Parts: sequence; structure tokens; C-alpha cells
Amino acid sequence: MDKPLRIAIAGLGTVGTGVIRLLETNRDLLTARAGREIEVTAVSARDRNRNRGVDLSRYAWEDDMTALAAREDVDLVVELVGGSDGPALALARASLGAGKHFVTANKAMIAHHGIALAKTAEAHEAALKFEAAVAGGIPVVKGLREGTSANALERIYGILNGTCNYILSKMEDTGADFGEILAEAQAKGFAEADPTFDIQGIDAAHKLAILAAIGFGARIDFDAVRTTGITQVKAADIAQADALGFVIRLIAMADTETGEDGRTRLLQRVRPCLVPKDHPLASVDGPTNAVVAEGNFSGRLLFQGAGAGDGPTASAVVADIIDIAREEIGAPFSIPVAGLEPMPPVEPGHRMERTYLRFTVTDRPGVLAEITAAMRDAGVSIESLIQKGRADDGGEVLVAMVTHEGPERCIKEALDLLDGSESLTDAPLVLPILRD
Ligand SMILES: NC(=O)c1ccc[n+]([C@@H]2O[C@H](COP(=O)([O-])OP(=O)(O)OC[C@H]3O[C@@H](n4cnc5c(N)ncnc54)[C@H](O)[C@@H]3O)[C@@H](O)[C@H]2O)c1
Ligand SMILES: N[C@@H](CCO)C(=O)O
Ligand code: NA
Repeated sequence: MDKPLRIAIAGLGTVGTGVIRLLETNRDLLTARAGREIEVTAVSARDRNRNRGVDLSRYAWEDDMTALAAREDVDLVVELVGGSDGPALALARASLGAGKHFVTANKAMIAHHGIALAKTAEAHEAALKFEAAVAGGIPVVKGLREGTSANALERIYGILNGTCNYILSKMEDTGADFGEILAEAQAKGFAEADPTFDIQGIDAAHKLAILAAIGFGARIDFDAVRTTGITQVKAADIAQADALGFVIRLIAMADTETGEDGRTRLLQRVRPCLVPKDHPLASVDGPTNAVVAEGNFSGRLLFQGAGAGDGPTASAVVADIIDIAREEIGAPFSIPVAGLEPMPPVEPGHRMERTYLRFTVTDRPGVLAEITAAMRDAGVSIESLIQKGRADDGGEVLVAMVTHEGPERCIKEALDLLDGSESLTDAPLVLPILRD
């Protein structure tokens, strides 16, 4: 048998502790699959004395995690700290620069610095792997790098944030308020250290940018992801969507089109959408994630499973370690960095969509006429419209509508016409309807 693969782990929180537990529990099976032993030699985290329920006494401890990269007894560094910059990035640069393989669950860092890190990895013939960074335990990075590699992909889309999905599906089941469910998701260990990354859609945007790069051969462009989170979604919208035959999910989607200049353009967006109840993504509940990839020969593929949590995320981290033990290095984004194409973003105004719109308005005569006139003037055709009762106190009521399919820019024009209207008491909510 080959020499053991010697690894160091930085970060011993939810995921780091899960990795240690998995390496211990499945030791024999991992040795057989990897073809050699996987041996932890050193670890680093903020607090040496915290009780994590795992025995760390056999491993060397480094207070400064960057020191792991310089250790002679380390072949591979695993980063489970988080943060796009700071110590995680310093560790990635130092490790790859020293020719050590590098495995991470850090989507923020890969979304911002993945290309530069992949270049360093290539230059030093080291592996850079991040299966756990996207959709936790689901092997979707591998699925796109290997499973769909024979296809031109038409679309990649799915549910990439477990916290938002947990909140939305819990709101659906219980009618409970947003805030208290977010606290539950935090307690269960799904949420990011700063949960605004989850609820504002930023975490899903990090993951989408990574998948788009792999799936479309694009240079990662995180700044081009058009991102809307779930904070504006009310329990009333969920009930309304239900009555219309939909659920609400935070959907991340990327596709491409050819611009007038002949260049391939990339559209990446994260937004809450109405999902028809018979769509496979509608039954994805709780912290589960799901990714759909549509290949020109494979047809629609659905990857589904746990997108967060210690066990599933550890499973993805250790799968990457096994690949490296087997010397399956590969290009981090499927093709060498020089081959990744810079793809300018699509301006999506011409895209055709059906849309759900919700207005919170003052309950007085003429309000509905004002809204429908704006729709008419902007060329938006209304498929159905619901006004929720009368407010007893003459206060606010909710007006919801679903439009026929039309160019996205018309919706924007209608909202611009209503901008500043004294009838609207809250910003309107616009939710596209996911098409099959
Ligand atoms: N929790 C999940 O379900 C999940 C799923 C997929 C990916 N991730 C990613 O995995 C990474 C780790 O997430 P987590 O949930 O385990 O986080 P966590 O907060 O539970 O653990 C982070 C660990 O890093 C250490 N750490 C943080 N800052 C440090 C610093 N400046 N110096 C030294 N040590 C430091 C902490 O002490 C802790 O041990 C993040 O990049 C996260 O986005 C998490
Ligand atoms: N905060 C992330 C963790 C998994 O990446 C989520 O909720 O999906
Ligand atoms: Na994954």
C-alpha cells in the first residue's frame, strides 16, 4: 500500500468536527477506497480547549493556522474556517503555493478568488477541490465536472441554500414568522456565521457562480449574479401562492445566450420564485438542496440531498480527500484556467416570464384601477388578480396578481409608473414563475 496521505485541518466547528468524526468512524472503509491511509497530523482552530466531542490529543496543534501550510508532515490542507478573505485565503495561498493539495467547503472564498487559486494550484501541480462548497453533501461539483462533461448545458438551476429553504418550507407548514424560523436554522447549524448571507441570497449566489463556471466553462463572475433574497416574502405570499398552485422557493439559475456581437453571454440570478406544485423542486423541503442540470444529450438531471449540516458536508469534504489520495487531481473548474471564457452578463429585459406581483395598498376606491392602469400602460397582461378582503379599519390590503408571459422589462416599466404612488404602503414584491 502507498504511504499515508497526511492531512491538516483548519477550523473545527460544525464541518471540521464532522470531518474528524467521519474519518474515525469510516477509517477502514476509507483506507480501502483511497488505496492508502488518510492520516490527520495537525489541526488548528480558534479555541484549543473547547469540548467538541472528538479526541484531538493525537494531532499536533497550531495556533496560527497558516503554519499548517509549512509543515513537512502535511500533504493536504483542509480549510473549514470560512470567510472569503482573511485567514482562510491566506491559508489557501500558502498551501497551494507550497504545492500542498487544498480542500475547502468555503464557497465565499471560491466565488471571489477561485480563479486565482486555481492558477496557483495549476502552477504547483496541486489539487484544489471544493465539493462541500456547493450544495453540501450532494456530489454536484463532481456531477457537473464528470457526469455531464459530454454535454452542452442549457440551464443549471436549483435550490442552493438550506437555510432559506428551511425558512420558506417551515413558513409554509406552520404560518410562523420569518425571524423565529431563522433562529431555528441557526441553532441547527445550517446558517452562515453571518446569516444575512443566507437570507439575502448571497450564499446561493456564491454557489451559483461556482456551478456556472464549471457547467458553462465561464470565468467565475460573482459580481454579475443578480441577487434577491427572501426577506420580503410574507406569510401572506406563501398562502397566496398555495391558493394559486405554487410554493415559494429561493431559486438560483444560470444559462447562456449568444449576444449580437456573437459572444456567449451568461445570465446568473438568485431570486425567490413561484414553483408549480408539480415541479420536482416544489417538494424539496427543509435544509435539502437540489440542482437541475439540463444537458443537450443527457436531458434533465436532478441532484438532490442534504445541502448543509455536519455529516453531509463532511461526506463531501472526505470524498475530495479520497480523490486526492487516488491521485485524481483534475482541473478545479473542469478545464484549465486559460480555457475558461470571460462571459459578459446578459441584460435580461427581453426574457419572457410569467410573474406574480403583490402590492400592499391603502384600502380606498381607485387603488386597483391605478395598478391595473399602470399594467396596461406598460403592456403587462394580467392573467388573474386577487384582492384580499377589505381591511376592517380602512387600513392596508393585499392585491396579488399573476401576469401572462411577457418581456421582463414591461414589469419594470409598470413598477416605475407606480413608483412614488401614495396608494402603495410597501414596496411591491415581484416573484417570477419558474417555467418547466
Ligand atoms: N455548516 C454547514 O452546514 C456548511 C455546509 C457547507 C459549507 N460550509 C462552509 O464550511 C465552512 C465552515 O463552516 P462551519 O459551519 O463549520 O463554521 P463554524 O463556525 O461552525 O466553524 C468555524 C471554525 O473555524 C474556526 N475559526 C473561525 N475563524 C477563525 C480564525 N480567524 N482563526 C482560527 N480559527 C478560526 C472556529 O474556531 C471554528 O472552529 C464555511 O466556509 C462554511 O460556509 C458549512
Ligand atoms: N448556510 C448554508 C450552508 C451550506 O452551504 C446553507 O444554509 O445552505
Ligand atoms: Na456538494
